[in-house]
Amino acid sequence: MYMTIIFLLTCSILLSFLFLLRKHLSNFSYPNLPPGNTSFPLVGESFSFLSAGRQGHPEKFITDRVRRFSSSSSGVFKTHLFGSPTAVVTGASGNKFLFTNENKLVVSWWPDSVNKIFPSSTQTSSKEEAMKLRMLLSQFMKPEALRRYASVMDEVAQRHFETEWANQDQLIVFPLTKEFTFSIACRLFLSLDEPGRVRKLEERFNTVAIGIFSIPIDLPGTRFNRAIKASRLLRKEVSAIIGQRKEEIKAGKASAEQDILSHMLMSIGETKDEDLADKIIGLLIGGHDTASIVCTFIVNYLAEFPHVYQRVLQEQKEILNEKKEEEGLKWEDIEKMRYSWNVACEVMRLVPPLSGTFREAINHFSFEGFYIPKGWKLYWSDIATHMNPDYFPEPERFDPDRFEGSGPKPYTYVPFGGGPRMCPGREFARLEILIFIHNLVKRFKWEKVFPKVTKIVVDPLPIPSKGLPIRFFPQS
Ligand code: HEM
Repeated sequence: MYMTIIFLLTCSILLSFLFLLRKHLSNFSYPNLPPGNTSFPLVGESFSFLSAGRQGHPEKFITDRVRRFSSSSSGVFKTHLFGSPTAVVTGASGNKFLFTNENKLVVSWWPDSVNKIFPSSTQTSSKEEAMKLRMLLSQFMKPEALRRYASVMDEVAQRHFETEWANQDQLIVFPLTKEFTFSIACRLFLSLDEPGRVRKLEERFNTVAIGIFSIPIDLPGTRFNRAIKASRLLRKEVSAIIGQRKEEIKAGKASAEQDILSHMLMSIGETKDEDLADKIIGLLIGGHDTASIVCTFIVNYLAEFPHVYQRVLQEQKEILNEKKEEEGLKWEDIEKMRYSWNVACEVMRLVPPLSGTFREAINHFSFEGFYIPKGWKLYWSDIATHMNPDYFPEPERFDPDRFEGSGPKPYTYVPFGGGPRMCPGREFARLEILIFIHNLVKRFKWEKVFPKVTKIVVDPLPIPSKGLPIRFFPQS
């Protein structure tokens, strides 16, 4: 009896493996595919891809293979990532090809882990849903709206630095920049301002964010499992906020300009609270994690390069000197922060918050003479482009002056992506990053506790090892 069970079990494992192997090989049976590795069924090269990021060099996964398989420093190669056959396209020509063929040859695609954590993202990644969301966001990100946010963000920044940074001589930067950008997002997206409630929400968000790009194994104790559980609680909490806001709108106690949530509720028509909650959660994650990474690495590079810090300080002091005491920042001040923005751009070149994203081929097509089958995934990488010496000589060197004058060539500098899916929150991000820099340098000087070059772990977003501890001193 036992022998029969063991025999049947072995047969079914073998058959499943053979089935997977056949499917895997058939994915790669087309003629004239790009060169590259296909590796094992299911996992493919996912572990090498993730491990390059965890070692702090996500671009190495790409540059090593381009060197091996391609005759030029930009090129295309095939691989197998997160369960799908994938073509990785690199360089300015690859970026241009994908960004200009959105919805014609390719559409946005997210790995299974994202769809399992946010079930409604299978709809939100569709062309129509993405367009709807972009339309809503474009209203919220209009120049006149951004003008209003400048003073709100400045108010949040002043409170943040007074309560979290002042009166200490040492702290860890990364959790604090997250708290700063999350407070701004809660205030402007949901009108949520109560510190205790914001902090509780942030904890759940962090658990979800860590699991989003993990290997999708739903077993107790895995990051993925924790993220699914946290996302359910989060959906409940955000749905409750939505329910309460609906009541306020009915009673005439909320306006469309108040925040993103009211704006969405008043313009989107009938939608399930849970779907809307997923959209808001997605925005809160995308809208605060990315900017907090930029703020963190600005602190890091300003500590490493005192002459850059001095130029930033000088620019910000000139703005301060034109102000009356206690007068906050205005939009016009932001426009004067040219050098500070060059610093932020150079930080995003070296440490882009999203190292790259995926597309799916909706048709068969050819790229650089190679065949890309319908259904294959495509991956573009900003970090690999930013580290290409053809576009940025001595790419490892930190030099904000690269952004002087007309700046980098088209499609070579792409921290916000490009084409129809280009980040709609980029101006919002610019505003909060510059307001962060202003409030930081006008108050403090600082040095790193570990002065060596900071090790970066990309998992899935880049974070400094140990969270970047610094010692700091009040500005004289
Ligand atoms: C420094 C900060 C930021 C960076 C580096 C960044 C980067 C990106 C990138 C690279 C994409 C394109 C993904 C793709 O092509 O597949 C993207 C999309 C997106 N970003 Fe951002 N982002 C930032 C801040 C924000 C903020 C503050 C918001 C919201 C207020 C936001 C909302 C979005 C949304 C909704 C999309 C999806 C657009 C679509 O699919 O059509 N981002 N972001």
